[in-house]
This record gives sequence, structure tokens and C-alpha cells, in this order.
Amino acid sequence: MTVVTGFLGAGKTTLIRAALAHPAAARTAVIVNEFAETGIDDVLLRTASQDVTLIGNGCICCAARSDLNRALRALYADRERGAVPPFDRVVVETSGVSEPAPVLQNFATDRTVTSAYALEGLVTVVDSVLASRTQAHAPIWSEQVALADRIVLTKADLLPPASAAATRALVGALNPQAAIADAADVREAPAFLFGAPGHERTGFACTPQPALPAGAPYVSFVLTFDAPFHWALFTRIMDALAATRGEDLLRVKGLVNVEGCAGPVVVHHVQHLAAPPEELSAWPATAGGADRRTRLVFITRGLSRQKVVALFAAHLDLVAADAARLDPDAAMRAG
Ligand SMILES: Nc1nc2c(ncn2[C@@H]2O[C@H](COP(=O)(O)OP(=O)(O)OP(=O)(O)O)[C@@H](O)[C@H]2O)c(=O)[nH]1
Repeated sequence: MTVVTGFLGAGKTTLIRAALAHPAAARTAVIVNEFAETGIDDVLLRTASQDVTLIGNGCICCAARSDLNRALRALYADRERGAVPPFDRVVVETSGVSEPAPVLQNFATDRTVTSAYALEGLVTVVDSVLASRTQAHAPIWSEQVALADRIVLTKADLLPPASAAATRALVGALNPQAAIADAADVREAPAFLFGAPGHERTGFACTPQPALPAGAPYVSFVLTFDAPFHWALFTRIMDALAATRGEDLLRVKGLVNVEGCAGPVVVHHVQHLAAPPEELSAWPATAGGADRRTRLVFITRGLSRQKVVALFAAHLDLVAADAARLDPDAAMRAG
């Protein structure tokens, strides 16, 4: 088992998804943990692996503490009875606000699990653009870096070389033992992510940290919308949000039903930065057929659901008012 951690939006899913496409990553099962109640990463990872388990609605370091061991046991049992494709390794993607020490500790203290799996190592993914800013406001960031066996630096492509080198120096000073690589190189040679075959991490030096204090500033909520969005309207709303509360918008990710698009459009915001949208070929299938509703997962620092809903409502009302001006009869019919 390799555990991949890293702060919200660092690039964990992108890296794992790219690595899974490599032949060296065959026979890999994935367990993904999301802080929010709705999974987006599992939808993305299912495009790259047949064997993906989601642990949603809480961190595997605290609220969903026993869920990782339960998922590992279930996966092993499924493998034994041939219910899942045979796998040789499992990659666990933690939520962005997971503390790695309790995750490793929980694993190490479950005999059933450790008789089936060995811990290969902990890989921490670091956003080169936001590293020092995140270090300043989120102590978990430093813990994730300090405990890593290997560190992958993402988004160096967005920075001048001197700034990328500064992030590497910052990370290297916090954890001089860890091997450090750029995401671009790891995508070519995913062995860095998965580790050497047969390698086993023997113990880990850590000072257990208290779990997130009660009333921690992270707020998570999900918004769903039935009607498709005009893309221009959606980006206008998100731009307004980023311009006014970008610092507190730690993470937004979602699947958007866009007028004129057959598949869902995947959107990502990490603080002020919005990534280019990606259209998937189809909506994920559910028991009742495909669920085409837009779902947006927000993880914020103190920004409430109510405020975000109000912003969306204001823009959607403006659009409805415009439509009514253009076609008053239709507005009457719609009530
Ligand atoms: N330019 C650039 N963008 C990247 C890179 N890696 C990831 N991203 C983008 O960063 C955003 C977040 O990436 P994810 O892979 O979803 O991040 P994550 O760590 O899994 O996010 P959470 O699970 O929500 O914590 C997406 O828009 C990615 O496309 C990179 O190396 N370069």
C-alpha cells in the first residue's frame, strides 16, 4: 500500500490518474478519501482504473478513521473471491486535509490488515505555486511534507524556474531525507509514485498531532443544480466568487451540466486559480441511470454555504429577470 497525501488541490488525483495510464501501473487498486460528502475524484479515477473505492464524507485520519481499514479488508476479500480484477498494489489517496500520522498509525495497529498489506511508503504531493502560502495558514501542510518518504512537486509549469526552485528548497529544508521529483518526471516514470516492488516502510518517526480542533475553519458543502448552465454564466459566477473570496475558497471541484455538452464538464478551483475545464465523454452511471445534475463540492475557510448559494441565486435571478423581459409570456407560464 502506498499512501498519497497532499493539501487540498495539490494535484493528487491528477498524478495518480496519469500514473495509472502507464503500463508499469497495471494491477493497481485505488482507494480515494474525500472530505466532502460527494465524490468527484472517484469519478475521475474510474476513467483510469477499474478498481476504485470511495471513502467519502470525512477524513480517514479522524471522522472516517476506521473506514480505510474496512475498505482494505473488503478489497482483499473481493480479490480472494475474484470479485475484483486481481491487483498487486493499492494506492490510497487521502483527503487534502488528512493528517498522515494517524492514518499510518491506524493501519499499523490492525493485524488483519497488516497480514494482507505492507505499507510501501508515504508520498506527499506539493503545489509549487501555493506551497509557502498554504504552509502559513495550514499546519497540516508541514506535517504532510515532514512525514513523506517521497515528495512530488506539481504545477512547476506555472512558475518561473527560480520560484519553482524556491519551493523545492522550502520542502527540502523541512524534510531532507525525502526524495523529491517534479510531477512532469513522475508522469513519465510512475515507479517514483508507487515505490520499488517489495519495498516495505519499517515504522515511521512522528509526533502524533491532535486531530483538527473542534470548530476547525474548514467548511465543506455540496451544491446541486437540476438545470444545465450556460457556460458563460457559470464562469461569471465562479469568477465573482474567486475575486471576492478567493483566499477562502480552498477548493472547489465538480461536474457541471453545461448546455450543449454531452458529458459532464469537470471544474477545479484551488484558491484563486481556476484550471482549464475538461469534458468527460459520459456522465457516471448510477443505479437509476446517469445522474446529470451539476454537483459542486466546496471546501472553504469560513465561507458558508448560505453565502455561496446567495451568490448563485443572485446571478440566476438576474438571468431569469432578463429572460422575463425578453419573453414575459414564458415567464408567466413558468410562474
Ligand atoms: N498546471 C498544472 N496544473 C495541475 C498540475 N497538477 C494538477 N493540476 C491541476 O490542479 C487542480 C487540482 O488537481 P487535483 O489532482 O484534483 O488535486 P487533488 O490534490 O486531488 O485535490 P483534492 O483531492 O480536492 O485535495 C486541477 O485543475 C489539476 O488539473 C500540474 O502539474 N500543473
